[in-house]
Amino acid sequence: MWVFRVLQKLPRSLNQPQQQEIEKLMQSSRGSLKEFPCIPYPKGHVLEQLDEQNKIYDKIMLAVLKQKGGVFFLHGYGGKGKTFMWRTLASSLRSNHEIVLTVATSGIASLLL
Ligand SMILES: Nc1ncnc2c1ncn2[C@@H]1O[C@H](COP(=O)(O)OP(=O)(O)OP(=O)(O)O)[C@@H](O)[C@H]1O
Repeated sequence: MWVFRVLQKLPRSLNQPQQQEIEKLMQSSRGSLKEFPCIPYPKGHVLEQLDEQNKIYDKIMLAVLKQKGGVFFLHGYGGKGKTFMWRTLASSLRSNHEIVLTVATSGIASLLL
């Protein structure tokens, strides 16, 4: 695989921002540096994603619980956690006895929610 050959040639002394950037590129094509033990995995990458998800969660929950309403559009590369976010929000609200109706533009997409 050409990606593996390229990664093996990279210096082991990549700095954090370089590792983060490579991880983002890898994730955009459903890969991850985790598959390549020869390259250090960027520290804090998962925490950064969790922090971002926490902010989204708080923002949407606040709008719902304060009955402010709103339209929210989550976008990001594949595997970034968009579906996870919607499912988490729906579960959280349902556990508080709220009614959540999920709709999607296709039957296949609706199965994911
Ligand atoms: N905070 C999290 N904690 C644990 N697992 C998570 C978290 N966020 C995402 N994941 C996991 O990461 C994987 C990818 O997430 P998800 O399917 O939500 O991405 P997506 O952005 O909807 O991808 P796609 O655009 O390809 O549909 C899933 O297995 C999901 O369970």
